[in-house]
Amino acid sequence: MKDGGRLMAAIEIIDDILSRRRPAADALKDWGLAHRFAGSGDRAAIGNLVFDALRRRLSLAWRMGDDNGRALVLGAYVTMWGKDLADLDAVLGDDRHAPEPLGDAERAALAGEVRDGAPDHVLADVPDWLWPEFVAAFGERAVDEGRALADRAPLDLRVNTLKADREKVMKALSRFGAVETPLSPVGLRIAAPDGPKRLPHVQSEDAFRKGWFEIQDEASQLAALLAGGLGGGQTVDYCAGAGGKTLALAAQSRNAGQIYAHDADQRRFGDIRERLKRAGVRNVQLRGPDGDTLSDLEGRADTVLVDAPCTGTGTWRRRPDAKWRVAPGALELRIAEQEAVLAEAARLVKPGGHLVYATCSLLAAENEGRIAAFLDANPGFRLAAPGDAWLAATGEAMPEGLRAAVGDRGDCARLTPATSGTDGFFVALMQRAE
Ligand SMILES: C[S@@+](CC[C@H](N)C(=O)[O-])C[C@H]1O[C@@H](n2cnc3c(N)ncnc32)[C@H](O)[C@@H]1O
Repeated sequence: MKDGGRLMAAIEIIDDILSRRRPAADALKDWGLAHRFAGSGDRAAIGNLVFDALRRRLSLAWRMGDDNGRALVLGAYVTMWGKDLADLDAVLGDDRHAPEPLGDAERAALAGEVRDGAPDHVLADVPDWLWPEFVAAFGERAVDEGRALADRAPLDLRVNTLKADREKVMKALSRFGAVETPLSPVGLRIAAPDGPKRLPHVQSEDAFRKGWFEIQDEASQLAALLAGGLGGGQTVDYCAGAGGKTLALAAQSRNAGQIYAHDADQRRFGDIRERLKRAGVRNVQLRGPDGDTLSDLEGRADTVLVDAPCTGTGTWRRRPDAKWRVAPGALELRIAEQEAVLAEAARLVKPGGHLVYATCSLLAAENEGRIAAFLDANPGFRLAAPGDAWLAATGEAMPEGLRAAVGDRGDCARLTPATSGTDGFFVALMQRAE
């Protein structure tokens, strides 16, 4: 396909997503099934156009004076893909599958800057109902944080130190330009490609099949390292899902001690067994309401990690359609779940043991707000300094970027795309009194 046909496809897919409030992945899949002739390069380019247009939906709509697929996709092509009006005219004129040529108003909008007077949430590409939460979390930096969340994310990998080291994996992935992550000592990063290019499918590499690495954002790696650094023989990953953190904790433990992977919904375990096997993990037991519960661990666990259900606002770089699908009301629901899960998990912590609370949200209501409420209701717990856990985990002082994420207050780590180059993530370590 030429770019004209790709633009047309992206426009149709965006209109489908917006009119039916569908997940982008579903709309892209349906398009792919109905257009089997499209090659993998076409699919990647169309997917990138769709996601880029959604990343900057509000600012593109403001610039173009319209919020439909055509406005968003043409806007993204010119402002995000390094194209100019001459390129676009050529593409639109060159192909009978291309969208209609530009009208005068479109041409003027594409040639100029974003129109004056755009509200901050539009400049930040954040839904208006969530904007007060962003301002509460970031104050004057709120627009910059929103903008960074609208960028493409790199692909981060965690080296599985049970089977490999960073040098070995970096060498195996050298043709993708993998480099060391700045904060995680076990991380590698492949930069986000631009325009139509896509990230490599690293799961089809031999090194992946041999269990040398997992895909995991650097912020999640840091959270697991901090939790693992708290030590002790019995660790519970209370909201384990498909085991991203469980695998990281197991690698750090070098298969010593016992790790319990638990989830309220055991379907969320997904392919966790296969992942554990591939990674060479031998010290994880799966627990949940359908089988063995954690009742034998009440008051006995050394460390309990709560990777809580949340709005996922910190992951919008990877799921730009999610930011327009998260509904008002979702925040209250997540907060109620977070309160419940913290209360359940806290019961497992032994005297002197630790409770770690983590979210991939940027909203203070899901982070500092939850910790403050929990500590109020549970005076037997207090915040613990991340620096000690990091030292125990890595043998080194926290790197500058992580110190900055912990900030002057020195209590919780707050990572964001704008300040840490990671997904948005929050981690609080708490210790139960002896
Ligand atoms: C953010 S996800 C976990 C991601 C996972 N830790 C990882 O690193 O891949 C949150 C998980 O919490 C689970 N969950 C929600 N409420 C829970 C509860 N009350 N008890 C245990 N798990 C719960 C959800 O089913 C979901 O799998």
